[in-house]
Amino acid sequence: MASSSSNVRSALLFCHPSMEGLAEHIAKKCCAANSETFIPLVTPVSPFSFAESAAEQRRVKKFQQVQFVKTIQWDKFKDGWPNLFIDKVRECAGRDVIFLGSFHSPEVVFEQLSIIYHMPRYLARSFKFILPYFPTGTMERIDTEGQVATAKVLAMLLSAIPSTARGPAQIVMFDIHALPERFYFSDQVIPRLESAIPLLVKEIFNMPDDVQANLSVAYPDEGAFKRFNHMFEGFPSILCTKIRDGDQRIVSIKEGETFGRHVIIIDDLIQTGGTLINCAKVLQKHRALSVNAFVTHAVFPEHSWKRFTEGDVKLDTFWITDSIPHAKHIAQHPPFKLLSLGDAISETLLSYDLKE
Ligand SMILES: O=P(O)(O)OC[C@H]1O[C@H](OP(=O)(O)OP(=O)(O)O)[C@H](O)[C@@H]1O
Repeated sequence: MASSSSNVRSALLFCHPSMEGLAEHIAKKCCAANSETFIPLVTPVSPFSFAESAAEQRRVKKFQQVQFVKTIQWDKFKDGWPNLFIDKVRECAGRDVIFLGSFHSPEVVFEQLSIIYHMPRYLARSFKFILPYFPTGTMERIDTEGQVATAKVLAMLLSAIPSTARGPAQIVMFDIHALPERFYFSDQVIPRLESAIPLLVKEIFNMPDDVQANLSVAYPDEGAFKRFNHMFEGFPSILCTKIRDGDQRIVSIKEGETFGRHVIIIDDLIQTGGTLINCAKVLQKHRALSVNAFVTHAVFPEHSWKRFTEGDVKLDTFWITDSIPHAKHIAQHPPFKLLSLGDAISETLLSYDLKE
């Protein structure tokens, strides 16, 4: 017989200061679910599997609380190197410990590695590192001898997270650029690859029937098609090809109907915006009824998001997630709309707990 939540020790959720808003969201969501509640048993991967899993939801009793704690002091020495202190670190002993991080710039990586290498050593029962955006993801392959696959280097650094009493640390990442990157990690850790696509699917289900009936999903290149096409089975697809020529991205339609269709372009991430802008332009030229976009990771270096608010191309809606902290600010400007990963992460945490 399970004990009541009052005598179960909660999981501790720490975070990098840049992720505090998201951490609060996750803790609230997990606590709200911490009673008899419905949660999907399977992370949905397509509109249809989502519908199925929603139908298959069953009543489960939750015993796990997630407590958001802000006890890390993130100071710096005068030379710029981190001066870190985890207050009451002994409370990690015997607890499930979660750290929500963000590697949105190289300057914040070392301080977070220092924390996540330490936490398991303080006798955490289990350790999960939630890293929504795996930043070096597009530098994962070598075309020419001499290129450095920095995705591999970052995976090696993360693979050094120590194990806990319950086994290897888990690293939770969303929409990694290429699935083979999971094999860049050593067996010392368990990479868990999640997707933000179910958040978009929920949006689609809330659209008017006439829009849903005329909806097509466009992929700006073969990479996006391979990664996401199976998640949108049942929707007509438009496959584009992309040629990179220096700073130029030349996008053309390879197959699929555009005339009179409401189109959502899907990609894992956006940097300069060149891929998406050229894809949107070609769809508009081929008389799509409306053109929208979704990317999980709104990287947008050098304020390149302004290309979508100041006229390079006009999209109806551009959904982004908060995998990168500045997305919350960007989403205040139409056509951007934020789909927070908070719900997806809390569901992920709760379903892990069910399986443990
Ligand atoms: O906003 P941009 O500057 O255009 O960059 C974003 C694009 O870069 C990445 O793909 P990549 O070109 O590496 O191709 P791949 O998906 O085939 O690996 C990513 O998947 C986007 O499509």
